[in-house]
Amino acid sequence: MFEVDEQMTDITYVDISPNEVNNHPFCPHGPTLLFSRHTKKGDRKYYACSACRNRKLCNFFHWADEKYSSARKQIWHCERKKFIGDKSHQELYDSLHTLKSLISKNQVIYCHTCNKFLKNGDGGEHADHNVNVNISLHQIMHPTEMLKPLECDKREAQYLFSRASVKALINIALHNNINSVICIGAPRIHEYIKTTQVDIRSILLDLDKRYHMFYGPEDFCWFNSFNFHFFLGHSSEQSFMNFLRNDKKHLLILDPPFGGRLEPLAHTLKNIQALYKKLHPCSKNDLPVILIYPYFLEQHVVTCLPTFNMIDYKITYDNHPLFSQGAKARKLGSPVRIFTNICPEKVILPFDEGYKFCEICAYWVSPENKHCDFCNKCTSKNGSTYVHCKKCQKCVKPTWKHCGKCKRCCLEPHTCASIAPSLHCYHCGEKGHKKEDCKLISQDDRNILVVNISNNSYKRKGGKCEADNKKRKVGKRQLK
Ligand SMILES: C[S@@+](CC[C@H](N)C(=O)[O-])C[C@H]1O[C@@H](n2cnc3c(N)ncnc32)[C@H](O)[C@@H]1O
Ligand SMILES: [Zn+2]
Ligand SMILES: [Zn+2]
Ligand SMILES: [Zn+2]
Ligand SMILES: [Zn+2]
Ligand SMILES: [Zn+2]
Ligand SMILES: [Zn+2]
Repeated sequence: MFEVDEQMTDITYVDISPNEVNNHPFCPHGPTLLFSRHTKKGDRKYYACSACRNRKLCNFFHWADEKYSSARKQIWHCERKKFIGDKSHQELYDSLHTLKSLISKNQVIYCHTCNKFLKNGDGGEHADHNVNVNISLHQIMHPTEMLKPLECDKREAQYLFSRASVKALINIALHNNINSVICIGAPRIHEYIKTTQVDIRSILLDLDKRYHMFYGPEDFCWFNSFNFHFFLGHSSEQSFMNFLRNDKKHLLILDPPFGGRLEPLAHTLKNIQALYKKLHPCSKNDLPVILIYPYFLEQHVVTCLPTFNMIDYKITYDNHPLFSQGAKARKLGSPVRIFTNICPEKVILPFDEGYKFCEICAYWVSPENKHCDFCNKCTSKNGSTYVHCKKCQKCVKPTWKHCGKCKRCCLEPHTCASIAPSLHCYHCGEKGHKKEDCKLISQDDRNILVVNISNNSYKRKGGKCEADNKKRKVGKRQLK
């Protein structure tokens, strides 16, 4: 069992080659990831779950320098079997579709407590459960409207795109003649494609196993994007391969929980790119990918995915007050952006929302983004109009002022500090501060993000999680 060590100072993810992960011990969520714990006594590596960022949700833990006994292996093998269950994808799909004729007679119930469809009259043992009666055809066609979103930031972090963002993403796809979309952690995009006349095929890959009931084996794979793991094994992986093999113009859309590490997701994207190249040896280009991520992690994204550019579009969500447009919303609009390997010129943004094409930069930008003649580009990143500092020779946020003593622009109010050259920022790449103090992350966004010590990861503030409510030995650290 993992014991929290008071000496613990920091934990980092240990990057390994994409295929090596399959040699790691398995938890119910597939191969575990390797982390390193830095203590005053030195570094020590361990394996932990890739999908759950809280040990209350999956408590797999194993020191890498200790023997992984066959007894432990057997215990986790049994845990995994229990987690996967004994029903096939087809059986789960049929559990809803055999009831279809009863839907028009208003005789179908859904139990959210048991995640099960039932016939009227079979609800006895679910009397105290959270149930919906009179399930309609519209509801079963729109599972993201019917199911309760799993908002646990330490696992699914299910935040659903607003209608405007779904449309913006679909329009980008259509403009690029895409007719086949791989939705990883993007159930709303999948649902939109499946329920509208749009001429696009779609497959959903997601950690949420409830989708087995709504989509058949050709349309949904129960999948962990942090370790490229198909829970139902070979047959499920083959469905995905068959989808990718098709001679269509594919696009991959990925909206992961920001609480997870980006490096393993980048490995998953590399695995898929390799499969794509193998299945389409004549294709000169990479598989087009859209990754949804916050603007202030841009440096980190382009380090992990060097062919990606950040696009100005502000992604909004229905069930996340900070990332939407309501009263509680961030003043400068959502900090969540599109990152893509599609040529920025071809990523058209909705002009009815004020987005415009900058003729000089030759890409679409947001309404407040003004072209800077000194930098010769549209420089705004965070949703405000940047101003040019001639001394720094770059554009900065309007809340920053140039400090003659520090010889750089700093967020006001500012106290001059001697720069510690040994410190290095993981986000902006500059010396003198750590990522926790990076000024590229505004106060607003620092309030949104909380560093989770357990996996040295980030989370969206506001997500409910059973494990969050319980008293934790490891405290949360607010970004200063
Ligand atoms: C931030 S939400 C994105 C939903 C998207 N905005 C939409 O409306 O379609 C994250 C999604 O990724 C899924 N997810 C979370 N962890 C995952 C994992 N390890 N592997 C695959 N999917 C995961 C969640 O179930 C959820 O659907
Ligand atoms: Zn796990
Ligand atoms: Zn029930
Ligand atoms: Zn410009
Ligand atoms: Zn400038
Ligand atoms: Zn300056
Ligand atoms: Zn100063």
